Amino acid sequence: MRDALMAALSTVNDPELHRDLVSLGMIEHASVDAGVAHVKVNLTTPACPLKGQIEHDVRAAALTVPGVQEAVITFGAMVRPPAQPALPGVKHVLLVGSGKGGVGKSSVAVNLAASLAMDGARVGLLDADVYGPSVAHMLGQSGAKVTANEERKMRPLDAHGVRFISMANLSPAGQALVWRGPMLHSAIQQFLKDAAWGDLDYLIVDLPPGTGDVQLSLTQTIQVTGAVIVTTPQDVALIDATRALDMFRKASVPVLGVIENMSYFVAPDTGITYDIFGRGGSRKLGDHTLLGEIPLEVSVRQDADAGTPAVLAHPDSPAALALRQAARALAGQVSVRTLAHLPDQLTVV
Ligand SMILES: Nc1ncnc2c1ncn2[C@@H]1O[C@H](COP(=O)(O)OP(=O)(O)OP(=O)(O)O)[C@@H](O)[C@H]1O
Repeated sequence: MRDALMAALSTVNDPELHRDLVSLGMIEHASVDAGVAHVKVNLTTPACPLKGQIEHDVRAAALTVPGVQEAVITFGAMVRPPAQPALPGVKHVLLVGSGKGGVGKSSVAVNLAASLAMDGARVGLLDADVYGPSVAHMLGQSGAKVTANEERKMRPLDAHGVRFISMANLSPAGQALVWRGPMLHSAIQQFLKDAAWGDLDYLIVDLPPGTGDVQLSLTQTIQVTGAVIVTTPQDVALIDATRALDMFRKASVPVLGVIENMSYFVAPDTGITYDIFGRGGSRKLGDHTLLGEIPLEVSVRQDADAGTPAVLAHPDSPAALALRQAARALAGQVSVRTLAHLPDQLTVV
């Protein structure tokens, strides 16, 4: 009967990868016991955006097998590394960039990291916004100092399930950085290669705004899986976002999607929606996956200032829900990129 179950499961496609779960090697266990099918699906990311649909489709397929009256579906997850992992132990490096400053890039990066960690992924966050490092503050750790381990590697700090390093935890508070290109290049190299990141599924890098030395340095130093562009929907931000997109294209960094931040505002007293910056404007950037539209919400700013990402502090707020959805959509895009060039048949149980 197990063969019949596997045959039924081989008709179920992963909705994003457009390949069946059996040939993708995603069926970790399949058995039938006293009319009950037990199926364990090994997802390509714990933050799978389509888990609900996969569960529905697997159950429906299992119930078509003669003699199966019930189906118990369980899930595991393992983020598949690319052919060439970015750093030892680090599967995917994801850059978060913006053209213009102040569009909420750091807020989005922090919430993406916290969100992926909440879903069970191992996540690091590198604050490469060396001129205006805000990650440590947004994670409630501006006073913490990075120390070295016994191998003289930087030991990342830990907050809300995210391992992170920020320049703010290395330089005395309130001091401006006056580094030039080569020094920045070597600082970024050190953050990446001389830090004990450990095993990570995703290392998210909060880039400085714009298209300068740090961005170039990063794309030249390591093999990154892709980049996310954060923008607000108004034209002045979009003009700069176009430049950032062009920079990634020239550096051969795939753009995994766009996040439209401050997309709209819902007045808490009246419930009326205001498209302050012109919701949907990011579609003008062309044919890129829109990972999310994040509303402008007071709690996002308050939570950042209080040191707890909104996805944790106000998980049911519309902005937090949109950020969690965006993080899952991003994880989905990473899986699609990684598994796009699969051999015909992977390991099957
Ligand atoms: N969706 C949102 N709702 C309300 N406030 C937000 C939202 N997104 C960001 N903010 C606030 O806007 C300000 C700028 O955000 P943030 O520092 O994340 O932007 P940035 O693009 O990283 O800026 P910089 O270019 O300086 O690095 C912060 O005060 C932040 O709390």
